[in-house]
Amino acid sequence: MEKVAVLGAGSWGTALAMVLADNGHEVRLWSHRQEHADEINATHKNEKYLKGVQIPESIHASNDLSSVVKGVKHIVLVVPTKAMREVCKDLVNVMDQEVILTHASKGIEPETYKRVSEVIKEEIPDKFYEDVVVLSGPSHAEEVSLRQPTTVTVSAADIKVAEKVQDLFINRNFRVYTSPDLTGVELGGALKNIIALGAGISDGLGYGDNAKAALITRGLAEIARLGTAMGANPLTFSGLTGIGDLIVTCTSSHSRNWRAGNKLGQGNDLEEVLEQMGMVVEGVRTTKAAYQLSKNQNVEMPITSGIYQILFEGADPRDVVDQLMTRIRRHEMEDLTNILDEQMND
Ligand SMILES: NC(=O)C1=CN([C@@H]2O[C@H](COP(=O)(O)OP(=O)(O)OC[C@H]3O[C@@H](n4cnc5c(N)ncnc54)[C@H](O)[C@@H]3O)[C@@H](O)[C@H]2O)C=CC1
Ligand SMILES: O=C(CO)COP(=O)(O)O
Repeated sequence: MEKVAVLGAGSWGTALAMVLADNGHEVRLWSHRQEHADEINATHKNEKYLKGVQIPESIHASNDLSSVVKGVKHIVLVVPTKAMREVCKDLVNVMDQEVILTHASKGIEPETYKRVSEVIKEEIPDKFYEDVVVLSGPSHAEEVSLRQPTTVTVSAADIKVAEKVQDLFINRNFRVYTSPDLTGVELGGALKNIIALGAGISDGLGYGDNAKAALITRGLAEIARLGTAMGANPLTFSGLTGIGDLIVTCTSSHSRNWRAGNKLGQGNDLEEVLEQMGMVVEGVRTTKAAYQLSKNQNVEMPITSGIYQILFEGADPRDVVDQLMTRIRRHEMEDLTNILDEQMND
């Protein structure tokens, strides 16, 4: 059994800590707020982020980063993407041993267009880690914390290290696969949040299942297009971290991205929606990053571009839908067949 530090005591950090505790590991859960750590230790609940869930008493929460990471073999980073750099900077100051660093966050930094593993590697010298691993896939914290069947994928540059993380997390409720495609796994998890915002907007406008299916499949096409241009394997997007996570996020009211989109579709203002949510809505900042990346990479992403216009340029969602529906007519598989042709000719 291992000593594991989970950094980030929101819904996902807490649910992952529970999986690890179920597997018999010694789990320390770090919250950046002292009163939050105290509440978890006193009540064995985390009511704001995981309502009604009983947290195993073996999980110890703390606000002291230094004591949380002391002597651990694994550190699991689960803070919102916008806090990742800052948390890594603090982490470097208290690390004195080599660990395996896993992150389970789903975003892209809008200022740098970096994936989360790239942010971590920039901030933490490599003498402190065996490798950086990502854990991603269709996994609502609410269901994981109820021990309902869930499947995820872990990926790292060194697949042997990914396998160690697979061993750490896997159990009969939480099945963990491995993948060698770090870029594809991270991009799938981050970019699906944009499409989930779109699915929420569509539902908020009163559109039906046909519109949602269109968003999921055409969303997948543009995610695969950008991902492949950035070096991912196109096949990764047909797996758990691609279509799998698109389905779970676009079709569920557990999703904060779907819920935020739904309120936007009903005519609410973005700032108000985010304030009422009180939880992270990664898709908003990732839309900014992906919109710019699509321009830099010269990749067409009409849905992302439409969501960008709604979020940041005040566009009316109905006009954006109209714009998407009246685009120049295309062959459905045009982009992917072009990419595959190019790869075969390389
Ligand atoms: N909730 C879910 O079902 C899943 C979430 N994720 C990803 O996990 C990441 C974390 O999300 P959740 O736990 O769901 O968010 P959450 O909104 O439930 O909780 C966020 C946590 O981060 C803390 N936090 C906020 N700012 C911070 C800072 N500057 N420094 C340190 N901690 C800070 C908050 O206090 C809170 O404990 C996101 O990237 C999300 O996309 C991935 C899979 C599933
Ligand atoms: O990533 C998730 C499920 O796989 C959770 O999505 P939300 O952040 O939209 O709640």
